[in-house]
Amino acid sequence: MADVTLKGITKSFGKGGAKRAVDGIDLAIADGEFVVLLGPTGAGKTTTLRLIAGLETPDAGMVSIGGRPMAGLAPASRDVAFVFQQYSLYPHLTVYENLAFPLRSPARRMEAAAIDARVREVAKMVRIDHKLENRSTRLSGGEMQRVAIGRALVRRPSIYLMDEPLSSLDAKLRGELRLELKRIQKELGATLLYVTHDQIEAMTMADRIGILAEGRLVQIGTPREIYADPANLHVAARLGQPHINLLPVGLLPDVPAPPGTKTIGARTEHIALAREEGGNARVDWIEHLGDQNHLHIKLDEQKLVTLADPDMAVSPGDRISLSLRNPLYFGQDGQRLV
Ligand SMILES: Nc1ncnc2c1ncn2[C@@H]1O[C@H](COP(=O)(O)OP(=O)(O)OP(=O)(O)O)[C@@H](O)[C@H]1O
Repeated sequence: MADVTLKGITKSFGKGGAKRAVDGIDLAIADGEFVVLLGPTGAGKTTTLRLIAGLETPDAGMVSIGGRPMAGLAPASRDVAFVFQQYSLYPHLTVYENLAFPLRSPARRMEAAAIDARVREVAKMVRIDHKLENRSTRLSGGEMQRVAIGRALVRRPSIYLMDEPLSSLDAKLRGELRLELKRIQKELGATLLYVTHDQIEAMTMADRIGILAEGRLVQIGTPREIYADPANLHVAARLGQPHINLLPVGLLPDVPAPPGTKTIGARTEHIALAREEGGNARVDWIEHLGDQNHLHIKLDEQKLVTLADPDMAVSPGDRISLSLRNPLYFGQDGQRLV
């Protein structure tokens, strides 16, 4: 595996480069690191992966892999393995043949016995070894995606690039594969750049999360740093369930907001509640999600959502007192004030 560096990578599309998809991204991924790029639709995540893979050419900036500049190198010469969102398997081939395919290129000159050993090893890793002789069309969606991931893993490239590989799966399977992928990455010591708009995937798998917005890398850090110490409103709003509450300064009179504060960000852990006749807020409704309950609160005309404390017995219409403990403060421009 290898480290990967992007320096000032920029890419535009459209007439006269009207649409800047990736805008001056600097990113250094260490050997063996799992980096997740998180961002909404159109943020430039896929384009960033494609630029590393050599499927797109940057307008400016450079990509290097293992210290080697990649400019002018075709995808096949870059030593990367790409897993796409949709399992792109060869339908007429068995699982075994699909897994063996990347190893059979004449340039590799790999012995048949070595190919066989590697295919079986990876099939075990992605838990598809019981279906090696099945046609790939005779598999469930989750199994197909395991094979697609396995087909990348049979190779030992410098970096694995994965573009929302779990997004087409149902929630349960996604949860399982998420854990497995993390386990496999650790086992292999693989360098992995993974793109998603699913915050849970980012939080659970990443060594570091990079937040992308409108082609820019807005912040990069450990999941904990990105969650607890967001650089701006955009980053704060990407993580946390329920979403962070964004309150106008002045809504609560005695919050020690620093000068210049425009918005206060309050997550569940920043909100203290108690049942109280004559309290400043009112329970609007309680949303039961099974594993957690969301408490919808109204404070004047402002709506807030927080996780309900299971020990706090409240019903819609109850008055409660609401105060904030060490919330996050943001200025006029949306940047965090500390
Ligand atoms: N080949 C292309 N031609 C024209 N515009 C493109 C092309 N590829 C990407 N774009 C535009 O560049 C921007 C970034 O696209 P990109 O696919 O990288 O976003 P993304 O973050 O991966 O989004 P998603 O989560 O929807 O996959 C979008 O506005 C997209 O429409």
